[in-house]
Amino acid sequence: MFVKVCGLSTAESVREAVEAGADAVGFVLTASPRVVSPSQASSLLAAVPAGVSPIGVFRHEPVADAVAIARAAGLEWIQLHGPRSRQDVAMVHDAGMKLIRAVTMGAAPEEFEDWGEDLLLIDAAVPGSGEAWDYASVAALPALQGRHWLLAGGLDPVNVGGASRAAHAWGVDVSSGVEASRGVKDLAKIRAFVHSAKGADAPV
Ligand SMILES: O=C(O)c1ccccc1N[C@@H]1O[C@H](COP(=O)(O)O)[C@@H](O)[C@H]1O
Repeated sequence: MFVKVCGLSTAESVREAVEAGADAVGFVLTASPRVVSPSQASSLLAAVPAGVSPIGVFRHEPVADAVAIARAAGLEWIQLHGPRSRQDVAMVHDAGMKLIRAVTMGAAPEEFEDWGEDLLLIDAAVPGSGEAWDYASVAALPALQGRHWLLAGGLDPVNVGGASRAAHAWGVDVSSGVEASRGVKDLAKIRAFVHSAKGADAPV
């Protein structure tokens, strides 16, 4: 199970996610209680070892702006929420970056198709809201079969195993569910989440 922990803003929280076994860490570079500046994100990269992917998260920014901000922060991966096009995917790749394309669980069927992104992410209606949804509703979508895609929205250390199994997800992403209060990460919850998610692959 691929695990991304998002909305990290301190070196301690990055280290906790990495030591727990996270595969990716997310830095929010758009309006959010978890926002960090490009220079803060750049500083946090010192706590990210090779083999863990640091990802810059954006919502409504045009692709060119997201690419420029991520580049300024020293990031090679960006995660784009909001309405996007196949041309946007090509622009990210033309810029030499990798892309997580986020769609909401109620998106039109064509948005779940493979547009060439490196990973698809399926999220609740409002990203970063902590809102759970019917994870099983996407399990049988033909466009997802055999794909590498991440489940997000309302996940936490307790529900991540059942949610990922219900959705047949390849990986998971979390922010609110590992916080003590909005925007403030809880180190014990980060560790518990990563361990629960990784354990969700094991036979029961
Ligand atoms: O976390 C945010 O504040 C955020 C803001 C704008 C776009 C994406 C954001 N985070 C993404 O939202 C989900 C996590 O949701 P939840 O809080 O766990 O329910 C995940 O994909 C984050 O990368």
